[in-house]
Order: sequence, then structure tokens, then C-alpha cells
Amino acid sequence: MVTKGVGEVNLIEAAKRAACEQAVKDNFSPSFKYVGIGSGSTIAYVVEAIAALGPEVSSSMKFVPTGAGSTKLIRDAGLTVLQVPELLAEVGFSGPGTNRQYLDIYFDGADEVDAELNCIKGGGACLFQEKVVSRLSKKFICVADSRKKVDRLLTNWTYIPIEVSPIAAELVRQALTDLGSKDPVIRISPSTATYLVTDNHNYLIDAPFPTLLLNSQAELIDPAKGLWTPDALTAKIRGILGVLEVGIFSGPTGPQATVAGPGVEGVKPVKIYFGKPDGGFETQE
Ligand SMILES: O=C(CO)[C@H](O)[C@H](O)COP(=O)(O)O
Repeated sequence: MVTKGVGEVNLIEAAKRAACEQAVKDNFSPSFKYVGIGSGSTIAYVVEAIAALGPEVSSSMKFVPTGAGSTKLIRDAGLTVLQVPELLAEVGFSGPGTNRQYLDIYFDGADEVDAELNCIKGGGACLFQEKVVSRLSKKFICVADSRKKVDRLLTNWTYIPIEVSPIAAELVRQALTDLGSKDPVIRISPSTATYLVTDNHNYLIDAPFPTLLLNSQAELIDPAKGLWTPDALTAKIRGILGVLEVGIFSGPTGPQATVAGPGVEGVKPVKIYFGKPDGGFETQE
């Protein structure tokens, strides 16, 4: 295991904070009613920046979490939590024809982000609720430190997190191996040393995919570029019996309700803020 020195940790935290403070400054409005809050360590700085605006700004808003961790984060900051089912009851979720983008904005981190704003998410085990909240939002603003920025997914981050039913986990693992994944593993919780159980009572499989192998599979390839596409890999993995959701956020860039094709919905960010260790930032949209 590689251990980071205190100095390096501080620089990474400074980068995360820089991204989040700027993202809130540029995108947050006192007129918002519903705000989605993602999971992980970076998002804490978004919540901090929103709380710093004071109750006169935030007390009229409700904050929709993406799991137990973000629920606690919102609550601890003195903000009002509204879970997704309560949100849908409150807005009077109705039948066909409604746009279903009820949240004014959704902030969240990512494990890796590519040049087209596709993301890998789920390192923090919350990918399913994150995808639901993104789907219900007008726009997803992503915050990350600059280590997460790559041209193509699976460059530095090597695996796709996949949420699966516990009873089908072994079947899914075998199907992923058939798809070319190298040693997909059921994630172990560092705190219990047994299988990690998600907020939805499922397991996670972390599936490494060598990109050379993905690029050799005709059905995953964009013929114009000769490279695998995040949409095609998502659809392929989603088709495995026992998979609840895949930690690839792809599809069209907002509005989130746009449907890109069978099984692929627009859940990826409209803009990314990459924080730098010197406290600066860059954006990508
Ligand atoms: O997808 C996620 C949780 O499921 C997180 O957004 C992702 O893992 C990034 O986490 P961190 O901000 O701690 O680097």
C-alpha cells in the first residue's frame, strides 16, 4: 500500500476545496428549492461552502442525499434533508409527459472523468442513488481534484464499480469475466473485513477492464473512432442478470432527462471543476 505524506494529503484537500468553492460560487443560486448532494470526501467541501452562505440562503431549500453518508453530511451542516421518495411525493410525481427534473442542481465527485465528461463513480459505494439523483436533476456539476482528469476512462482508475444483488453476485462475476474483465472482485468493507453492503442492501463488484481488450470487441466500439464507448460498455454490463447499476455516468450531457438510447440515460455532468494543489482550478464543459 502506498502511504501519502501529510504534505501531499493537504495539497489534495486544498485542490478539492478549491474545486468545490468555485463550483458553488458559479452555480449556486438563492432561488433554488431542491439541491442534490453526492457522496465521497470531495462533496464535503460543497456542503461546507453552501452552509457558509448562511441560513438566510439555505433554510428555504431542501437537500437530497445519495446515501447514508451524504444524509449525515447534510444534517451535520444544519441543512434540511429530503430523501428521494419524499421528494417525489412532494413534487407530485406524475405520469408520462412530465420532465422529471425536479432538482435545480446536483453536485457530486467522481473517481475519473474523461474529455467528454463521462465519469466513473462508485468508489465510495453510492453509485446507484447517485445515478437516480442525477437523473432527477436539471444539471450535474462535478467536483474533483485534478488527478481525476483523463482523456479516456480506465486510464488511471482501473475498474468499473457495479452494484449487484447479493444472491447473483457470483453469477455476475462469472459473466463479467466472460466479458473480458480481469479478476472482478466483490468489494470488501475495510471496517468489517466482510463483503461491503451498500445502502440498498446489495454488494459491489469492482471489475477491472483492460482497455486494449475493450477496443477489440466490435460491439463496444464507436466505428468512427475505433475505440470502446462508455455507453456501450454500460449497456452491456447492465444486461447481466443481477446487475442493479453500473458506475459509468455517460449518455448525453444534460438536460438529464434526455434518453440516449435503450438503457442509456443522460446522467453525466454538464460541467466539471478540477481543483489544483495550488488552490487554483480549471473547468471542462
Ligand atoms: O462516486 C462516488 C461515491 O460513490 C464518489 O463521488 C467518488 O468515489 C469520489 O470520491 P472522493 O470525492 O472521495 O474522491
